[in-house]
Amino acid sequence: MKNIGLPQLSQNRIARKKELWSILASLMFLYGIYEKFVPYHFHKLVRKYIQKFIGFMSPYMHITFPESVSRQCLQRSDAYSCILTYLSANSLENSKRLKAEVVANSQTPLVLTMEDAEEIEDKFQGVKVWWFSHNTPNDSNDKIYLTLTFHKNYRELITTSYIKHVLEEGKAIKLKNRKLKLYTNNPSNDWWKPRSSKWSQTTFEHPATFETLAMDQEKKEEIIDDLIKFKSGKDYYAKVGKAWKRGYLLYGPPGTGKSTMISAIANFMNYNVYDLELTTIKDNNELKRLLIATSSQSIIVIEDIDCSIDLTGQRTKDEKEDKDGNGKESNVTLSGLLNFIDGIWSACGSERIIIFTTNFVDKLDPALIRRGRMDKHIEMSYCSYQAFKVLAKNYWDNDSDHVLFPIIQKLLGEVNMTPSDVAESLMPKSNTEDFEACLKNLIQSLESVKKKEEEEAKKKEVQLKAMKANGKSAEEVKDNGAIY
Ligand SMILES: Nc1ncnc2c1ncn2[C@@H]1O[C@H](COP(=O)(O)OP(=O)(O)OP(=O)(O)O)[C@@H](O)[C@H]1O
Ligand SMILES: [Mg+2]
Repeated sequence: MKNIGLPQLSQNRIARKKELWSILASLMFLYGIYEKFVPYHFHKLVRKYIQKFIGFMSPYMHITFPESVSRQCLQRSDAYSCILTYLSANSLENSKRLKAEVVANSQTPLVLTMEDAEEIEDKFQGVKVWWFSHNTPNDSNDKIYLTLTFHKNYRELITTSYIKHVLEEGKAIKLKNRKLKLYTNNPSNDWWKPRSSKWSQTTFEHPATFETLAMDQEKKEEIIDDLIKFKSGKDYYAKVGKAWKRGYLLYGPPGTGKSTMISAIANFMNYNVYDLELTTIKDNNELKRLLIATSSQSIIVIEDIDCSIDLTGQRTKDEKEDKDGNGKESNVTLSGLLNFIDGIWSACGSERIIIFTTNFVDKLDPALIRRGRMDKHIEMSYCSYQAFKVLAKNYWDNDSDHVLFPIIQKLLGEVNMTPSDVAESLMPKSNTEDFEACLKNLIQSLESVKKKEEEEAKKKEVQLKAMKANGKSAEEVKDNGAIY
Protein backbone atom coordinates (compact mmCIF):
# COMPACT_ATOMS: atom_id res chain seq x y z
CA MET A 1 0.00 0.00 0.00
CA LYS A 2 1.26 3.40 -0.94
CA ASN A 3 1.93 5.80 1.92
CA ILE A 4 0.94 9.26 0.72
CA GLY A 5 0.06 10.61 4.24
CA LEU A 6 3.49 11.84 5.35
CA PRO A 7 4.57 14.02 2.41
CA GLN A 8 1.05 15.52 2.38
CA LEU A 9 1.34 16.36 6.09
CA SER A 10 4.69 18.11 5.72
CA GLN A 11 3.38 20.06 2.73
CA ASN A 12 0.48 21.28 4.86
CA ARG A 13 2.87 22.28 7.59
CA ILE A 14 5.05 24.27 5.18
CA ALA A 15 1.97 26.03 3.83
CA ARG A 16 0.86 26.95 7.34
CA LYS A 17 4.34 28.26 8.22
CA LYS A 18 4.34 30.42 5.11
CA GLU A 19 0.94 31.78 6.11
CA LEU A 20 2.25 32.59 9.58
CA TRP A 21 5.30 34.39 8.22
CA SER A 22 3.16 36.49 5.93
CA ILE A 23 0.82 37.41 8.83
CA LEU A 24 3.85 38.34 10.92
CA ALA A 25 5.31 40.42 8.10
CA SER A 26 1.96 42.19 7.62
CA LEU A 27 1.72 42.87 11.36
CA MET A 28 5.22 44.34 11.39
CA PHE A 29 4.38 46.46 8.39
CA LEU A 30 1.23 47.71 10.11
CA TYR A 31 3.17 48.36 13.32
CA GLY A 32 5.70 50.40 11.33
CA ILE A 33 2.88 52.50 9.87
CA TYR A 34 1.32 52.82 13.35
CA GLU A 35 4.64 54.00 14.83
CA LYS A 36 5.25 56.44 11.99
CA PHE A 37 1.84 58.00 11.46
CA VAL A 38 -0.01 57.73 14.77
CA PRO A 39 1.02 60.64 17.06
CA TYR A 40 3.17 59.61 20.05
CA HIS A 41 0.70 60.66 22.77
CA PHE A 42 -1.85 58.22 21.30
CA HIS A 43 0.55 55.33 21.92
CA LYS A 44 0.06 55.55 25.67
CA LEU A 45 -3.69 55.55 25.23
CA VAL A 46 -3.63 52.55 22.91
CA ARG A 47 -1.35 50.67 25.30
CA LYS A 48 -3.73 51.44 28.15
CA TYR A 49 -6.72 50.01 26.25
CA ILE A 50 -4.78 46.94 25.14
CA GLN A 51 -3.83 46.30 28.77
CA LYS A 52 -7.44 46.82 29.81
CA PHE A 53 -8.57 44.34 27.18
CA ILE A 54 -5.98 41.76 28.28
CA GLY A 55 -7.00 42.35 31.90
CA PHE A 56 -10.63 41.80 30.98
CA MET A 57 -9.90 38.56 29.16
CA SER A 58 -7.28 37.21 31.60
CA PRO A 59 -8.36 35.24 34.67
CA TYR A 60 -5.38 36.60 36.64
CA MET A 61 -5.02 39.64 38.89
CA HIS A 62 -1.92 41.70 39.66
CA ILE A 63 -0.92 43.74 42.70
CA THR A 64 2.15 45.96 42.47
CA PHE A 65 4.48 46.99 45.30
CA PRO A 66 6.93 49.80 44.45
CA GLU A 67 10.42 49.69 45.94
CA SER A 68 10.55 53.28 47.18
CA VAL A 69 7.97 55.00 49.30
CA SER A 70 7.52 58.09 47.14
CA ARG A 71 9.02 59.68 44.05
CA GLN A 72 11.26 61.95 46.09
CA CYS A 73 12.12 59.46 48.78
CA LEU A 74 14.88 57.04 48.03
CA GLN A 75 14.15 55.04 51.15
CA ARG A 76 13.01 51.51 50.49
CA SER A 77 9.39 50.89 51.44
CA ASP A 78 8.85 48.64 54.44
CA ALA A 79 6.40 46.45 52.56
CA TYR A 80 8.83 45.97 49.65
CA SER A 81 11.73 44.96 51.85
CA CYS A 82 9.53 42.66 53.99
CA ILE A 83 8.29 40.89 50.83
CA LEU A 84 11.83 40.53 49.50
CA THR A 85 13.01 39.12 52.83
CA TYR A 86 10.09 36.70 52.90
CA LEU A 87 10.77 35.53 49.34
CA SER A 88 14.51 35.20 50.03
CA ALA A 89 13.77 32.95 52.99
CA ASN A 90 10.96 30.87 51.52
CA SER A 91 10.87 30.63 47.79
CA LEU A 92 14.33 30.94 46.29
CA GLU A 93 15.07 27.20 45.89
CA ASN A 94 13.75 27.11 42.33
CA SER A 95 15.22 30.42 41.30
CA LYS A 96 18.29 30.26 39.04
CA ARG A 97 19.20 33.94 38.91
CA LEU A 98 19.83 35.56 42.28
CA LYS A 99 21.08 38.93 43.38
CA ALA A 100 23.48 39.31 46.34
CA GLU A 101 22.85 42.31 48.58
CA VAL A 102 25.02 43.53 51.42
CA VAL A 103 22.65 44.47 54.23
CA ALA A 104 23.87 46.68 57.05
CA ASN A 105 22.91 45.79 60.61
CA SER A 106 22.06 42.23 59.77
CA GLN A 107 23.54 39.10 61.32
CA THR A 108 23.81 37.66 57.81
CA PRO A 109 25.48 40.52 55.93
CA LEU A 110 25.21 38.89 52.50
CA VAL A 111 21.58 38.30 51.58
CA LEU A 112 20.44 36.59 48.39
CA THR A 113 17.36 38.12 46.82
CA MET A 114 15.52 37.75 43.51
CA GLU A 115 17.13 39.22 40.42
CA ASP A 116 15.29 41.79 38.28
CA ALA A 117 12.91 40.28 35.76
CA GLU A 118 12.92 37.03 37.71
CA GLU A 119 9.72 35.19 38.57
CA ILE A 120 9.22 33.26 41.79
CA GLU A 121 6.38 30.89 42.55
CA ASP A 122 4.91 30.63 46.03
CA LYS A 123 2.06 28.60 47.48
CA PHE A 124 -0.42 29.63 50.19
CA GLN A 125 -3.09 27.25 51.48
CA GLY A 126 -2.73 25.25 48.27
CA VAL A 127 -3.11 28.33 46.01
CA LYS A 128 -0.28 29.19 43.61
CA VAL A 129 0.89 32.78 43.28
CA TRP A 130 3.75 34.35 41.32
CA TRP A 131 6.04 37.22 42.26
CA PHE A 132 7.75 39.10 39.48
CA SER A 133 10.47 41.72 39.98
CA HIS A 134 10.74 44.36 37.25
CA ASN A 135 11.42 47.99 36.56
CA THR A 136 9.36 50.16 34.29
CA PRO A 137 11.56 51.85 31.71
CA ASN A 138 8.67 54.13 30.70
CA ASP A 139 8.51 55.59 34.14
CA SER A 140 10.76 58.63 34.31
CA ASN A 141 11.97 57.50 37.77
CA ASP A 142 12.91 54.06 36.55
CA LYS A 143 11.32 52.61 39.65
CA ILE A 144 11.56 48.98 40.66
CA TYR A 145 8.41 47.04 41.42
CA LEU A 146 7.37 43.67 42.71
CA THR A 147 4.20 42.36 41.14
CA LEU A 148 2.08 39.66 42.69
CA THR A 149 -0.02 37.64 40.26
CA PHE A 150 -2.81 35.26 41.25
CA HIS A 151 -6.09 33.83 39.97
CA LYS A 152 -9.15 36.07 40.33
CA ASN A 153 -10.99 33.33 42.20
CA TYR A 154 -8.63 33.72 45.18
CA ARG A 155 -8.83 37.49 45.42
CA GLU A 156 -10.25 37.45 48.95
CA LEU A 157 -7.72 34.94 50.30
CA ILE A 158 -4.71 36.69 48.77
CA THR A 159 -5.61 40.28 49.57
CA THR A 160 -6.58 39.60 53.15
CA SER A 161 -4.63 36.60 54.43
CA TYR A 162 -1.68 35.97 52.09
CA ILE A 163 -0.31 39.52 51.90
CA LYS A 164 -0.66 39.90 55.69
CA HIS A 165 1.16 36.58 56.13
CA VAL A 166 4.01 37.65 53.81
CA LEU A 167 4.46 41.03 55.47
CA GLU A 168 4.37 39.62 58.99
CA GLU A 169 6.73 36.77 58.25
CA GLY A 170 9.13 39.05 56.36
CA LYS A 171 9.14 41.47 59.29
CA ALA A 172 9.76 38.66 61.77
CA ILE A 173 12.70 37.32 59.73
CA LYS A 174 14.18 40.81 59.41
CA LEU A 175 13.85 41.30 63.13
CA LYS A 176 15.48 37.95 63.87
CA ASN A 177 18.42 38.71 61.60
CA ARG A 178 19.04 42.28 62.61
CA LYS A 179 21.94 43.33 64.81
CA LEU A 180 20.75 45.15 67.89
CA LYS A 181 21.72 48.75 68.43
CA LEU A 182 22.44 50.78 71.52
CA TYR A 183 21.49 54.45 71.29
CA THR A 184 22.57 57.24 73.62
CA ASN A 185 21.14 60.75 73.47
CA ASN A 186 23.37 63.57 72.20
CA PRO A 187 23.39 66.93 74.00
CA SER A 188 20.81 69.17 72.33
CA ASN A 189 23.45 71.76 71.35
CA ASP A 190 24.79 69.19 68.87
CA TRP A 191 21.42 68.29 67.33
CA TRP A 192 21.53 70.95 64.63
CA LYS A 193 25.09 70.37 63.48
CA PRO A 194 25.43 68.92 59.97
CA ARG A 195 25.10 65.14 59.87
CA SER A 196 24.25 65.09 63.55
CA SER A 197 21.22 63.47 65.11
CA LYS A 198 19.49 63.25 68.44
CA TRP A 199 20.78 59.76 69.16
CA SER A 200 24.26 58.25 68.66
CA GLN A 201 24.23 54.58 67.88
CA THR A 202 26.58 51.69 68.29
CA THR A 203 26.14 47.93 67.91
CA PHE A 204 24.68 46.31 71.00
CA GLU A 205 26.58 43.13 71.74
CA HIS A 206 25.98 42.25 75.38
CA PRO A 207 26.01 38.47 75.83
CA ALA A 208 23.59 38.38 78.80
CA THR A 209 20.56 36.13 78.43
CA PHE A 210 17.88 34.94 80.82
CA GLU A 211 19.73 31.64 80.95
CA THR A 212 22.86 33.30 82.34
CA LEU A 213 20.97 35.69 84.62
CA ALA A 214 21.38 34.63 88.23
CA MET A 215 18.05 34.86 89.98
CA ASP A 216 15.34 32.55 91.24
CA GLN A 217 13.89 30.44 88.46
CA GLU A 218 10.28 31.22 89.37
CA LYS A 219 10.85 34.95 89.23
CA LYS A 220 12.73 34.62 85.97
CA GLU A 221 9.92 32.63 84.36
CA GLU A 222 7.36 35.18 85.52
CA ILE A 223 9.30 37.94 83.74
CA ILE A 224 9.74 35.86 80.58
CA ASP A 225 6.00 35.09 80.50
CA ASP A 226 5.22 38.76 80.94
CA LEU A 227 7.51 39.68 78.03
CA ILE A 228 6.02 37.00 75.76
CA LYS A 229 2.52 38.23 76.58
CA PHE A 230 3.54 41.78 75.82
CA LYS A 231 5.14 40.87 72.48
CA SER A 232 2.06 39.09 71.24
CA GLY A 233 -0.34 41.63 72.70
CA LYS A 234 -0.81 44.00 69.75
CA ASP A 235 -4.49 43.22 69.27
CA TYR A 236 -5.15 43.08 73.00
CA TYR A 237 -3.66 46.54 73.63
CA ALA A 238 -5.65 47.93 70.69
CA LYS A 239 -8.83 46.34 72.04
CA VAL A 240 -8.50 47.81 75.51
CA GLY A 241 -7.41 51.19 74.10
CA LYS A 242 -3.95 51.25 75.68
CA ALA A 243 -0.68 52.30 74.04
CA TRP A 244 1.32 49.16 73.30
CA LYS A 245 4.03 49.61 75.88
CA ARG A 246 5.08 48.23 79.21
CA GLY A 247 7.01 49.75 82.08
CA TYR A 248 9.43 47.85 84.31
CA LEU A 249 10.98 49.17 87.48
CA LEU A 250 14.14 47.30 88.47
CA TYR A 251 15.29 48.02 91.97
CA GLY A 252 17.87 46.62 94.34
CA PRO A 253 21.37 47.19 95.72
CA PRO A 254 24.33 47.82 93.38
CA GLY A 255 25.67 44.70 91.69
CA THR A 256 22.46 42.66 91.80
CA GLY A 257 22.07 42.52 88.03
CA LYS A 258 19.71 45.37 87.05
CA SER A 259 21.76 46.42 84.02
CA THR A 260 22.42 42.77 83.17
CA MET A 261 18.66 42.17 83.22
CA ILE A 262 18.12 45.01 80.71
CA SER A 263 20.59 43.36 78.31
CA ALA A 264 18.92 39.99 78.79
CA ILE A 265 15.52 41.56 77.98
CA ALA A 266 16.94 43.29 74.87
CA ASN A 267 18.43 40.01 73.60
CA PHE A 268 15.26 38.07 74.40
CA MET A 269 12.92 40.55 72.73
CA ASN A 270 15.36 41.46 69.94
CA TYR A 271 14.77 45.14 70.68
CA ASN A 272 17.16 48.05 70.30
CA VAL A 273 18.09 49.88 73.49
CA TYR A 274 17.78 53.66 73.96
CA ASP A 275 19.83 54.63 77.00
CA LEU A 276 18.34 57.96 78.03
CA GLU A 277 20.66 60.21 80.03
CA LEU A 278 18.20 62.64 81.62
CA THR A 279 20.83 65.01 83.02
CA THR A 280 21.85 66.16 79.52
CA ILE A 281 18.27 66.99 78.55
CA LYS A 282 17.40 70.65 79.08
CA ASP A 283 13.62 70.53 79.31
CA ASN A 284 10.43 68.55 78.72
CA ASN A 285 10.33 69.70 75.11
CA GLU A 286 13.70 68.10 74.42
CA LEU A 287 12.55 64.95 76.15
CA LYS A 288 9.54 64.87 73.84
CA ARG A 289 11.69 65.34 70.73
CA LEU A 290 14.00 62.53 71.80
CA LEU A 291 11.09 60.22 72.34
CA ILE A 292 9.61 60.97 68.94
CA ALA A 293 12.98 60.09 67.39
CA THR A 294 12.95 56.56 68.85
CA SER A 295 11.71 53.63 66.84
CA SER A 296 9.21 50.93 67.63
CA GLN A 297 10.35 47.60 69.11
CA SER A 298 12.78 49.20 71.47
CA ILE A 299 13.60 49.54 75.13
CA ILE A 300 13.94 53.01 76.60
CA VAL A 301 16.12 52.90 79.68
CA ILE A 302 16.64 55.46 82.41
CA GLU A 303 19.27 54.16 84.81
CA ASP A 304 19.40 55.39 88.42
CA ILE A 305 16.20 57.38 87.99
CA ASP A 306 16.45 58.72 91.56
CA CYS A 307 19.73 60.48 90.69
CA SER A 308 18.57 61.81 87.32
CA ILE A 309 15.67 64.02 88.19
CA ASP A 310 14.21 66.20 90.91
CA LEU A 311 11.45 63.85 91.89
CA THR A 312 9.54 66.22 94.10
CA GLY A 313 8.39 68.13 91.03
CA GLN A 314 7.74 71.09 93.28
CA ARG A 315 10.73 73.37 92.82
CA THR A 316 10.41 76.24 90.42
CA LYS A 317 13.08 77.00 87.87
CA ASP A 318 14.30 80.04 89.82
CA GLU A 319 14.68 78.10 93.03
CA LYS A 320 16.61 75.48 91.18
CA GLU A 321 18.93 77.97 89.53
CA ASP A 322 19.61 79.61 92.88
CA LYS A 323 20.45 76.33 94.46
CA ASP A 324 22.59 74.99 91.64
CA GLY A 325 24.26 78.30 91.06
CA ASN A 326 24.54 78.10 87.31
CA GLY A 327 21.08 77.30 86.04
CA LYS A 328 22.47 74.72 83.62
CA GLU A 329 20.75 71.79 85.31
CA SER A 330 18.13 69.77 83.48
CA ASN A 331 14.66 71.25 83.71
CA VAL A 332 12.93 67.98 82.97
CA THR A 333 10.16 67.82 85.50
CA LEU A 334 8.37 64.97 87.12
CA SER A 335 5.22 65.80 85.18
CA GLY A 336 7.25 65.86 81.95
CA LEU A 337 8.50 62.41 82.73
CA LEU A 338 5.01 61.20 83.61
CA ASN A 339 3.70 62.40 80.26
CA PHE A 340 6.61 60.65 78.62
CA ILE A 341 5.61 57.36 80.21
CA ASP A 342 1.89 57.81 79.71
CA GLY A 343 2.36 57.83 75.99
CA ILE A 344 0.95 61.26 75.13
CA TRP A 345 4.00 61.78 72.95
CA SER A 346 4.71 58.18 72.20
CA ALA A 347 1.39 57.40 70.54
CA CYS A 348 3.02 57.59 67.08
CA GLY A 349 5.24 54.55 67.64
CA SER A 350 4.20 51.51 69.55
CA GLU A 351 5.76 48.32 70.98
CA ARG A 352 8.07 49.87 73.50
CA ILE A 353 9.34 48.85 76.88
CA ILE A 354 10.35 51.54 79.37
CA ILE A 355 12.73 50.51 82.13
CA PHE A 356 13.79 52.53 85.16
CA THR A 357 16.46 51.29 87.54
CA THR A 358 17.15 52.50 91.03
CA ASN A 359 19.04 51.51 94.14
CA PHE A 360 16.55 53.32 96.36
CA VAL A 361 12.98 52.47 95.47
CA ASP A 362 11.64 54.30 98.56
CA LYS A 363 13.00 57.60 97.25
CA LEU A 364 10.81 57.49 94.13
CA ASP A 365 7.61 59.48 93.88
CA PRO A 366 4.64 57.08 94.13
CA ALA A 367 3.09 58.75 91.04
CA LEU A 368 6.11 57.74 88.99
CA ILE A 369 6.00 54.08 89.82
CA ARG A 370 2.31 53.40 90.20
CA ARG A 371 0.96 50.43 88.21
CA GLY A 372 -0.03 51.48 84.75
CA ARG A 373 3.11 53.56 84.48
CA MET A 374 5.65 51.11 85.81
CA ASP A 375 3.54 48.01 85.31
CA LYS A 376 5.95 45.55 86.86
CA HIS A 377 8.22 46.14 89.84
CA ILE A 378 11.10 43.68 89.90
CA GLU A 379 13.30 43.41 92.93
CA MET A 380 16.87 42.37 92.17
CA SER A 381 18.16 41.02 95.43
CA TYR A 382 21.20 39.45 97.03
CA CYS A 383 22.47 36.15 95.70
CA SER A 384 20.33 33.17 96.63
CA TYR A 385 21.51 29.55 96.44
CA GLN A 386 19.58 29.10 93.17
CA ALA A 387 21.21 32.19 91.71
CA PHE A 388 24.63 30.89 92.82
CA LYS A 389 24.01 27.67 90.91
CA VAL A 390 23.34 29.66 87.74
CA LEU A 391 26.63 31.50 88.22
CA ALA A 392 28.46 28.19 88.81
CA LYS A 393 27.03 26.99 85.50
CA ASN A 394 27.98 30.24 83.74
CA TYR A 395 31.55 30.32 84.97
CA TRP A 396 32.40 26.60 85.21
CA ASP A 397 29.80 24.82 83.13
CA ASN A 398 28.94 23.00 86.31
CA ASP A 399 25.55 21.28 86.42
CA SER A 400 26.07 18.83 89.24
CA ASP A 401 26.30 19.25 93.01
CA HIS A 402 29.63 19.60 94.76
CA VAL A 403 30.57 18.63 98.33
CA LEU A 404 31.14 22.30 99.16
CA PHE A 405 27.68 23.35 97.94
CA PRO A 406 25.84 22.72 101.26
CA ILE A 407 28.30 25.02 103.07
CA ILE A 408 27.76 27.72 100.47
CA GLN A 409 23.99 27.23 100.66
CA LYS A 410 24.07 27.74 104.44
CA LEU A 411 26.29 30.81 104.24
CA LEU A 412 24.21 32.43 101.48
CA GLY A 413 21.19 32.03 103.78
CA GLU A 414 23.02 33.93 106.54
CA VAL A 415 24.93 36.58 104.61
CA ASN A 416 23.92 39.22 102.06
CA MET A 417 26.25 39.03 99.08
CA THR A 418 25.47 40.42 95.63
CA PRO A 419 25.61 38.17 92.54
CA SER A 420 28.34 40.50 91.30
CA ASP A 421 30.57 39.64 94.31
CA VAL A 422 29.76 35.93 94.06
CA ALA A 423 30.66 36.03 90.37
CA GLU A 424 33.96 37.71 91.20
CA SER A 425 34.91 34.84 93.57
CA LEU A 426 33.93 32.24 90.99
CA MET A 427 36.14 33.73 88.31
CA PRO A 428 39.56 31.99 88.18
CA LYS A 429 42.45 34.36 88.86
CA SER A 430 45.09 32.13 87.29
CA ASN A 431 45.34 29.17 84.93
CA THR A 432 45.97 26.80 87.82
CA GLU A 433 42.86 27.72 89.79
CA ASP A 434 40.12 25.13 89.38
CA PHE A 435 36.41 25.04 90.31
CA GLU A 436 37.06 23.77 93.83
CA ALA A 437 39.63 26.50 94.49
CA CYS A 438 37.09 29.13 93.39
CA LEU A 439 34.40 27.61 95.64
CA LYS A 440 36.84 27.80 98.54
CA ASN A 441 37.50 31.48 97.67
CA LEU A 442 33.77 32.10 97.76
CA ILE A 443 33.38 30.36 101.14
CA GLN A 444 36.23 32.43 102.49
CA SER A 445 34.73 35.73 101.40
CA LEU A 446 31.28 34.70 102.63
CA GLU A 447 32.77 33.82 106.01
CA SER A 448 34.67 37.07 106.24
CA VAL A 449 31.47 39.06 105.44
CA LYS A 450 29.64 37.01 108.07
CA LYS A 451 32.35 37.72 110.63
CA LYS A 452 32.26 41.43 109.85
CA GLU A 453 28.48 41.54 110.15
CA GLU A 454 28.62 39.70 113.50
CA GLU A 455 31.27 42.07 114.84
CA GLU A 456 29.22 45.10 113.81
CA ALA A 457 26.09 43.67 115.40
CA LYS A 458 28.01 43.08 118.63
CA LYS A 459 29.44 46.60 118.59
CA LYS A 460 25.98 48.03 118.10
CA GLU A 461 24.59 46.01 120.96
CA VAL A 462 27.31 47.22 123.32
CA GLN A 463 26.65 50.84 122.34
CA LEU A 464 22.91 50.50 122.83
CA LYS A 465 23.44 48.94 126.24
CA ALA A 466 25.72 51.83 127.22
CA MET A 467 23.11 54.38 126.09
CA LYS A 468 20.41 52.63 128.07
CA ALA A 469 22.68 52.62 131.13
CA ASN A 470 23.16 56.40 130.67
CA GLY A 471 19.41 56.86 131.11
CA LYS A 472 18.39 57.48 127.49
CA SER A 473 14.77 56.78 126.64
CA ALA A 474 13.80 53.73 124.66
CA GLU A 475 12.93 56.03 121.68
CA GLU A 476 16.35 57.74 121.71
CA VAL A 477 18.13 54.42 121.93
CA LYS A 478 16.10 53.17 118.99
CA ASP A 479 16.88 56.30 116.97
CA ASN A 480 20.58 56.04 117.70
CA GLY A 481 20.56 52.37 116.87
CA ALA A 482 19.10 53.21 113.47
CA ILE A 483 22.09 55.40 112.66
CA TYR A 484 24.24 52.33 112.52
N1 LIG B 1 21.84 38.55 88.62
C1 LIG B 1 23.00 38.46 87.96
N2 LIG B 1 23.22 37.47 87.07
C2 LIG B 1 24.37 37.38 86.41
N3 LIG B 1 25.39 38.21 86.59
C3 LIG B 1 25.25 39.21 87.46
C4 LIG B 1 24.04 39.37 88.19
N4 LIG B 1 24.18 40.44 88.98
C5 LIG B 1 25.39 40.92 88.76
N5 LIG B 1 26.05 40.20 87.85
C6 LIG B 1 27.42 40.43 87.40
O1 LIG B 1 27.89 41.60 88.06
C7 LIG B 1 28.18 42.65 87.17
C8 LIG B 1 27.48 43.90 87.65
O2 LIG B 1 26.07 43.74 87.54
P1 LIG B 1 25.08 44.88 87.04
O3 LIG B 1 25.83 45.98 86.40
O4 LIG B 1 24.01 44.24 86.26
O5 LIG B 1 24.52 45.38 88.42
P2 LIG B 1 23.50 46.57 88.71
O6 LIG B 1 22.44 46.01 89.59
O7 LIG B 1 23.09 47.20 87.46
O8 LIG B 1 24.39 47.54 89.57
P3 LIG B 1 24.22 49.15 89.75
O9 LIG B 1 23.06 49.36 90.66
O10 LIG B 1 25.50 49.54 90.40
O11 LIG B 1 24.04 49.72 88.41
C9 LIG B 1 27.67 42.22 85.81
O12 LIG B 1 28.60 42.52 84.84
C10 LIG B 1 27.50 40.73 85.93
O13 LIG B 1 28.63 40.08 85.44
MG1 LIG C 1 23.43 49.12 86.63
